[in-house]
Amino acid sequence: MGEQAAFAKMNGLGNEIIVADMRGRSDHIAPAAAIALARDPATKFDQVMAIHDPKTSGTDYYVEIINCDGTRAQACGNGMRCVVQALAAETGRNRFTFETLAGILTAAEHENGLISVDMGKPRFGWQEIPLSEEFADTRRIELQVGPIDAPVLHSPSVASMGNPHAIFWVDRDVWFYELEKFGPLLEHHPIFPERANISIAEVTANDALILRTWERGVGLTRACGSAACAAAVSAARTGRTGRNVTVTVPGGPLEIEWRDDDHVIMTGPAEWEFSGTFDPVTGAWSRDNAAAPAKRGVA
Ligand SMILES: N[C@H](CCC[C@H](N)C(=O)O)C(=O)O
Repeated sequence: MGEQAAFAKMNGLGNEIIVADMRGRSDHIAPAAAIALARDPATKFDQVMAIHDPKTSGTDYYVEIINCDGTRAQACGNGMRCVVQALAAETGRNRFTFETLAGILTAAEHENGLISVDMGKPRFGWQEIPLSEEFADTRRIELQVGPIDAPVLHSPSVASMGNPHAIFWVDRDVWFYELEKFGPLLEHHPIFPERANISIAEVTANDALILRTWERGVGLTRACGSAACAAAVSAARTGRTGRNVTVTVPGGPLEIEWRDDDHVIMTGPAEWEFSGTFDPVTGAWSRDNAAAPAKRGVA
């Protein structure tokens, strides 16, 4: 049994998030605890965002990201927005600097309640994705789904936001494709030695696209923030859109700006659902009666 830790069940456009307060502790959430929480319908999550004391001077917190299968991830855009909203309500601050496996990132909550996260610079080199074989041009790699002579999907763009993404471009409704069928096959394809998040994107305007994602370590989710970033920068670098794109995921819209300094800024909402305490060793948890924390504006 471990000493109880506070948590908040939240979501970012329907991406199910648990924000866990691990500050002031030397322990970490055990994979078994994460898997137990993921199995409970009430606390079922896509990612746990564990807030730890800072590791690096100049940062406020270290954030550990755990997928519902217990694997660690380098980036989680929707989860970071939930972390910002929770910390802003607790501290009254509206700007934060975090460290994650993907590096240092900054974030801010706006007066209207929306949250912007600087997701850092995208990586496009085949070894940075990573891919298991060399591709000189990662704007489209040789990978396809379905019959050789009539592939259902082919030639994805690949990019990393600290975590690996493959974006398949389609010219029709993204719901036409059986992502639940071939998402797992592609996630585990040998070309992705660290697996990958698999998305289907339909570009609808020079500043808009629609996205569905099968997430690495999770499966289908209603939103994937880092995939929205990866899709927006891939759309821009393949000439499909400009550098400011509204990415509409099943849970709603995210605004993505690929700045001239190469940083990718993602802006969107976060939503608190309930809070409680849990055991980081076993995953046993209990709900408390806390009310929704005051948050700025109306997103
Ligand atoms: N499943 C992802 C991590 C979470 C990504 C997503 N929830 C987001 O909002 O970016 C991975 O293993 O790379």
